[in-house]
Amino acid sequence: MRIIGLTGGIASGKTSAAQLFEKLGAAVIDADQLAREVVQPGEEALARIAETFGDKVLNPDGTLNRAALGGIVFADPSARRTLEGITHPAIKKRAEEKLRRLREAGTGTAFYVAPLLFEAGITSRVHEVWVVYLDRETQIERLMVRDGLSREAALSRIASQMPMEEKKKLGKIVIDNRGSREDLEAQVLKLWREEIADRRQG
Ligand SMILES: CC(C)(COP(=O)(O)OP(=O)(O)OC[C@H]1O[C@@H](n2cnc3c(N)ncnc32)[C@H](O)[C@@H]1O)[C@@H](O)C(=O)NCCC(=O)NCCS
Ligand SMILES: Nc1ncnc2c1ncn2[C@@H]1O[C@H](COP(=O)(O)OP(=O)(O)OP(=O)(O)O)[C@@H](O)[C@H]1O
Repeated sequence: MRIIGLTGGIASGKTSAAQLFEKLGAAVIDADQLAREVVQPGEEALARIAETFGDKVLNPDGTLNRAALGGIVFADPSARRTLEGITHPAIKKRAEEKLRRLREAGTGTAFYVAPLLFEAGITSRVHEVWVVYLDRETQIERLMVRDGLSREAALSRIASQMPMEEKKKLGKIVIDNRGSREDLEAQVLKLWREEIADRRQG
C-alpha cells in the first residue's frame, strides 16, 4: 500500500483536498479526527489532560472544552508540548491500526492527512509527502472566517507551526490553494490521474 502524507499549514486546505481525493476513491485517514477520538469521555488521554490542565478545560458534562484548552496551548508553547506528549502517542497508535486495516483490505493508496507531519516527525511513516500551500495573508483570512478567530488568535495558531514556506520546500508535490475551490478541484483531479490512477495501471 502506498501511503501519501498530506500536510500544510493550519487552514491551508488539507481537509478540502482530502475530501476531493476521497470522492475520487482514495482512502483517507485524518489526524485531526483521530485527535478528537482520543479525547472522548472514558479515554485515558482525556483523564490525563484534566489532571494536567485542571477542570477548567472540561465542560460541565465532562467532555473536553476545546476552546478553553486551545486558548491555553496556543498561547504557551510549553503547555502545547505537554498536551502533545499526552495526545500524540494515542493518535499515532490509532493511525497505525487504521493503516493496518486498510492494508489488510487490499487498499492501493491511502492519504494520511496531518497538520504536524513534519513537526511531529511522522514523515518516516509515509512514502512521500504532499503539501497544500497557501500564502500567509489568505491563510489568516480563511482561518479567521472558518474558526471565528480574531487576527491575533489566528496568528498565534499559525506561529505554533512550522512556517508554510518551509513546508512548501519539503513537499514532493505542492498543491497551490491560493485560488478558488474550482482551482483546487482541478489540481486534485490532475494529480489523481497522473500520480495515482496512471501509475496504478502502469
Ligand atoms: C488544542 C485543541 C483542543 C484545540 O481544538 P480546536 O477544535 O480548536 O482545533 P482542531 O483540533 O480542530 O485543530 C485545528 C487546527 O489547529 C492546528 N493544531 C492543532 N493542534 C496543534 C498543535 N499541537 N500544534 C500546532 N497546531 C495545532 C492544526 O492545524 C489543526 O488542523 C486541539 O487542537 C488538540 O487537542 N490539539 C492537540 C492534538 C494535536 O496535536 N492535534 C493535531 C493533529 S496531530
Ligand atoms: N480554494 C478555496 N477557496 C476558498 N476557501 C477555501 C478554499 N479551500 C479551502 N477553503 C476554506 O478554507 C478553510 C480551511 O480549509 P480546510 O478546513 O480544508 O483546511 P485544513 O488545512 O484542513 O485546516 P486545519 O489544519 O485547520 O484542519 C475552510 O473554511 C475551507 O472551506
